Amino acid sequence: MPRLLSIDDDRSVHHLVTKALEDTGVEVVPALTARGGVDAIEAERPDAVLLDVMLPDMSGLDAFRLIRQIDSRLPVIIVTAAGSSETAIEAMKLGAFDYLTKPIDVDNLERLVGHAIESRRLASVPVGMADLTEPQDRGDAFVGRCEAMQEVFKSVGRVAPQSVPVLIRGESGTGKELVARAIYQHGARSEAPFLAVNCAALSETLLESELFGHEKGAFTGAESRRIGKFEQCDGGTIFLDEVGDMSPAVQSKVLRLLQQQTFERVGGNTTIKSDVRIVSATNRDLESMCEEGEFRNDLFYRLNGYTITLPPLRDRGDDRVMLLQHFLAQLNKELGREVQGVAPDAMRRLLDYDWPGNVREMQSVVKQAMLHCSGPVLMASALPQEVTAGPMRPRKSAPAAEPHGEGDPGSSNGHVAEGEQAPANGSPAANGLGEFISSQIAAGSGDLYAATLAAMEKQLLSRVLSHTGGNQSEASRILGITRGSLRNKIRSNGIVIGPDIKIKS
Ligand SMILES: Nc1ncnc2c1ncn2[C@@H]1O[C@H](COP(=O)(O)OP(=O)(O)OP(=O)(O)O)[C@@H](O)[C@H]1O
Repeated sequence: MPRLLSIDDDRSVHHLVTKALEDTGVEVVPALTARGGVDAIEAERPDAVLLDVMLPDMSGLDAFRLIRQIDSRLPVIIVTAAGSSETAIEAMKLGAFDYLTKPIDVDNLERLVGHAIESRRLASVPVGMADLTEPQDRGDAFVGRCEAMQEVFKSVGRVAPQSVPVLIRGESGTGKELVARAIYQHGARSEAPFLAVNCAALSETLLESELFGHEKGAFTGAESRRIGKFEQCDGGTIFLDEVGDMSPAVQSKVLRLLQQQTFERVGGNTTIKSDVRIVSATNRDLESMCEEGEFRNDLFYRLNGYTITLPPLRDRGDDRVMLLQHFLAQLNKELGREVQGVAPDAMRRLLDYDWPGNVREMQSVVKQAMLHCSGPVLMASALPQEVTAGPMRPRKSAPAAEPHGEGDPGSSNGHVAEGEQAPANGSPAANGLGEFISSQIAAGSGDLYAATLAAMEKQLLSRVLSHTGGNQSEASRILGITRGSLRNKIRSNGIVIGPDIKIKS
């Protein structure tokens, strides 16, 4: 269970933080003094720290410096009284993770603590590049024995110690984030911070401010100065995910940072220097984007100091069997199950399937199937419809899980004709939510909350995208989420838009 150390001399704050996080699975460890907090870091090994700047025995900045000496990668969220953000800003410049003002807004607290713990995981959970079939006791196994994956591992080893920018390419769900973490962990900057930013998840203004920070009043809502990730991460590594989704303005600023290591905060004119290694990833065709004028050529060459390309899962031969075994073992542990293997018929279907959502989709398919099967062998009847839907579907070279542009009818990839096999697993789309829940309970689900939310999300996205004829702008408007976030959800749910804009989920 992730642990948050809360350092504050006010007991009511510990109470509030504990209450606010009680449903998130985060354990809160309280400390009433800076000294007590520093001792608790050694003893409790927390994943993140909430640090009040007004402590009885030490100034907030001194406490922060001490924490940095013990563990320079521990994410520290600074808590200040409203209107006294100067210390927080100083701490941010020194590398604090973020800051909150009192009275603490619990939604903000939950969001920031979640980000901090995820950031800790990205930077600290070791990525073991191996051909293991057993889940690792510690860290995330990066499974791969085929030639293309061995090349990937060699490339990581070769490029990690150098400080050059690396561009990681590959379809959605192929393991680009794992590669980024492995590069960081094996690199010369592994003691400095690693921060990840998903460029598709934020609007243009928010992304610019997230990366470069802003001055007070720079735009509506900019109530105080904010330190951006590039300033915070001086000396460290930044992972720019979905880098093809940056606006032209952000592209120019990132280019200048790469060329001169300098930038200005949004709305500011002080030039700031920062030495950051950039590792970026994309599943988009940046060359075509450059030709179309959507992505700067000069930035493309700068980011692309070294390229690592992950093969799609369908091209990984026997690695697919190894990954299936890996996920079975991992999920047996997670779900407390003892599924021993896969029935031949199910294996044939799993190997015939073309995995548009790649490894992430396989992980999710194995999980769904395990929730639907009760015996020790995974049967074909437990597999989701997309896997059992029949012969291999036509492939395309572009990322298969990526729907076509707005209003574009899309390719035939993934389309399932009317009258094809009914869902084998009682998906909510086919049977209604009530039946889905009942069937999951009957199947002995130990993960019903997550499974139901995931299933509902799939159905929601499918319905709305069907309604808009595949138009993502319109769909994101109806859903009230950003286009980048919708695109991510489409990918992570393995949704493919068929020729007549039917959505198969
Ligand atoms: N070779 C592998 N061995 C074990 N697990 C893997 C492997 N590749 C990917 N995974 C797992 O699959 C999931 C997706 O991987 P990851 O997030 O790195 O993909 P991605 O290419 O960054 O996806 P996206 O483009 O959607 O951001 C993660 O849970 C990751 O741990």
